Amino acid sequence: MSITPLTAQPVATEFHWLNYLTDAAIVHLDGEVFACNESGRSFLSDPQVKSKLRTVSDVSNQLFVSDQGLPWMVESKWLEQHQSWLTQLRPALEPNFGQLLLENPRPILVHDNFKPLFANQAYVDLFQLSSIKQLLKMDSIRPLIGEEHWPAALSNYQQLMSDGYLVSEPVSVSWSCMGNKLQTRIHDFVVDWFGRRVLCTTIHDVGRDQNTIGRYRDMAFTDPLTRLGNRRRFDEQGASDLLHCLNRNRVATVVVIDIDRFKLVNQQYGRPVGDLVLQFLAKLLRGYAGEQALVTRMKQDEFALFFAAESAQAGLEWVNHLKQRIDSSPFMLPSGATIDIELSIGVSLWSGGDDHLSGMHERATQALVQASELGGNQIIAG
Ligand SMILES: Nc1nc2c(ncn2[C@@H]2O[C@H](COP(=O)(O)OP(=O)(O)OP(=O)(O)O)[C@@H](O)[C@H]2O)c(=O)[nH]1
Repeated sequence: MSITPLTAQPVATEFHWLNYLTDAAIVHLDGEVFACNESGRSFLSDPQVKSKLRTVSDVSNQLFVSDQGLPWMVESKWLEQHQSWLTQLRPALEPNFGQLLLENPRPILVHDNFKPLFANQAYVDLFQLSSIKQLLKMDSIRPLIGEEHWPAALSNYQQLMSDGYLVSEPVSVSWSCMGNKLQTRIHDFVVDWFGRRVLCTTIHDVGRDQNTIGRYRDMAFTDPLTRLGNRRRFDEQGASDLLHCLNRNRVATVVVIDIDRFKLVNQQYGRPVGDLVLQFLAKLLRGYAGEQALVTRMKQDEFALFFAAESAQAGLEWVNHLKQRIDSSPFMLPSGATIDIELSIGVSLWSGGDDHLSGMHERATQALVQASELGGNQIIAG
């Protein structure tokens, strides 16, 4: 393959890299072509390509139909160092391209004055239509847009069509359609669709992305076995709860709990039963704490709670009652036999000054170790 210099200017020799591009490639400015690769050369006899090159004034991505009737994707980018445009053409009907559009995860619609001409499955799914065929039968997508958004959509359409091929404007809209609310970002651009100037709309379903992020965030902060928050939740939410608590002049209290001889439960009854015991205790803790305390599983058989007490004494009483509740709630095996859950508990109260959550957690853990070393089944306040 060789480069075809189209002017006598030496600049053409700088474009040897065009040979490495698999698409047809043309370098040009204001309709003047500097160079192209072998496959790009065949396009230059097509008057449509020439007129298209003259309209390039921004990064573009459009479809056009050549004089042989074949659709092509056109992409242009500004080459800073050469002060010229590089336009690449890729056959839109190359194997799998149509499939690619159809299966693109982002909803795509092509419409002529709101009469749908093409849509992919993602578009149909977004609007909960039964099929692409059903959509293409519609005279107008106006019902999908919704009456409150119709004036904006119409004026956007008119502006795009009058501003030419290369206008592309992201619009953030909240759609209400088929009874469900959609938070979407819309990207409209004009395309040449089999000889017609029409609009192509791609939709970014922002709401779905936010849901996904929310789901991952929940997973990152949740212990999968007990569904309690994990250590990350304790550190993050505990720190903000602590601030809130201090602002209200309450006594910040951290409680660290460890099941005594939990290893034996696993050994004696098997690990699945150990799991059930952890879930059982998690449920008891959550049930007792209600909205009053943050309850988390920190690791293994260790749990941590944070809450705001009216006073130091009230805080300690709250922990005492919690232990009594658990002492009187043995875990019951399917056989009817029971396992008594004994707990070692360490408590720390905010000590004033520059005390902080990790310091409180550290002191509560030391108190817990002490409780455990003294034989367990007791509360020590550090
Ligand atoms: N079933 C179950 N066991 C776990 C899980 N995570 C950790 N463990 C077990 O929990 C035990 C925790 O160890 P320790 O706290 O040292 O055991 P312990 O018998 O409670 O010791 P003391 O606290 O000193 O009474 C280990 O045997 C771990 O294998 C879990 O998700 N499920």
